[in-house]
Amino acid sequence: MRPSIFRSVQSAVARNSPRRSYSTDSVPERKVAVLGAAGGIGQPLALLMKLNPLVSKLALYDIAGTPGVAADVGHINTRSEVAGYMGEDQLGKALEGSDVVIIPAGVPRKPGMTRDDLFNINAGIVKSLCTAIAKYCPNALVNMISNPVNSTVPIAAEVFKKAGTYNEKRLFGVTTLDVVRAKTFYAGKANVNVAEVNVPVVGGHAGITILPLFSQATPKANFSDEDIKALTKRTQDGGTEVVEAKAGKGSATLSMAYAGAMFADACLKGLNGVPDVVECSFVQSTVTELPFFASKVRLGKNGVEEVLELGPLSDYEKENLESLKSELLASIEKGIKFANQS
Ligand SMILES: NC(=O)c1ccc[n+]([C@@H]2O[C@H](COP(=O)([O-])OP(=O)(O)OC[C@H]3O[C@@H](n4cnc5c(N)ncnc54)[C@H](O)[C@@H]3O)[C@@H](O)[C@H]2O)c1
Ligand SMILES: O=C(O)C[C@H](O)C(=O)O
Repeated sequence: MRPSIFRSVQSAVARNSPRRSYSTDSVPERKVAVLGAAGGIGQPLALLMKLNPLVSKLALYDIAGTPGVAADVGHINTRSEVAGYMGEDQLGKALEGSDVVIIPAGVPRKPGMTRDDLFNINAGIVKSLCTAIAKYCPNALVNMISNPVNSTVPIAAEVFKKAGTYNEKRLFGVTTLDVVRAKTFYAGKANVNVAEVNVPVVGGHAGITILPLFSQATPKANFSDEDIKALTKRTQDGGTEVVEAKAGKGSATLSMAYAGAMFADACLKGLNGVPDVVECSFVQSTVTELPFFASKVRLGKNGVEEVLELGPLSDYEKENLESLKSELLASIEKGIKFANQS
């Protein structure tokens, strides 16, 4: 869980002086598609993926606005070729040949809403996008950002099962922003260098289902129980903190683009055979009795190589783990039911 995107960005900038050609000799060709690329997350995510030297083709798809985003991002002198795709009839072309598909398509929260309040609109969007993924790039790693992640990932799984393309190693709910927040809040409180901080965050991606494991955080800090409770609550409410601060203008976009770019970078590194790439993600799991659960995952050439166990938990974390299960299971079941009914 290192901030490798910084190194990727730095090396992309360093490598792309005007005198260099665009080819990157020893790095495999990789196509990344962003669905929802003209949105609040999509645009900065497109920028960050354009800066990633592991990407050779970047497909930017949305129902509107992608020609402008693609023209803009496409002028940046980094490795990848950029193409914009707009409207459903161009979705297949956007997806064909993709190694990684990142999905930030859908509506964001306004103050007073829960992520589950987005279900009615976003479930249908995710379902139709995943139907196209099953048809045009069934082997791609799918990075699901659209909320409610606790339900949209199970929806995607059911769509892929119906299409006969499901492989649990290739479907990821992106929970990296919870890790990013936990690291930032922990480092601030402990007054340590944030670049050296690691905090696993497990469970799901909504309210109490977000369970940061501060007992496993490194470097170690001497926090009181009250401090740990406050850090846990702030991590769980991080999304709401941004929604309220944006006062009706959406939810986290810039920090999410950063987190999404970090996670996609980890997927690409895994595909390229880089060893020991470990990130937290919401995946099909047997770590608990729930069918999907976020925990540390080792990424590799097939996507998920190993779902890691939770490790030792404090009593407080054990209690929180038990409390989150019913809400998380209900969200998972809601997604499964939707996918199979509609
Ligand atoms: N996983 C996380 O940690 C996390 C963090 C932040 C936001 N989110 C979620 O990400 C989603 C997007 O947030 P945002 O702020 O970018 O919203 P936004 O409204 O700014 O952008 C969403 C984009 O999706 C596009 N879109 C809608 N229907 C589409 C379809 N059928 N195909 C392709 N594109 C489509 C829209 O045109 C728009 O450009 C929301 O559901 C939000 O809750 C998740
Ligand atoms: O909070 C939201 O609605 C967006 C996202 O899930 C977040 O954690 O920022």
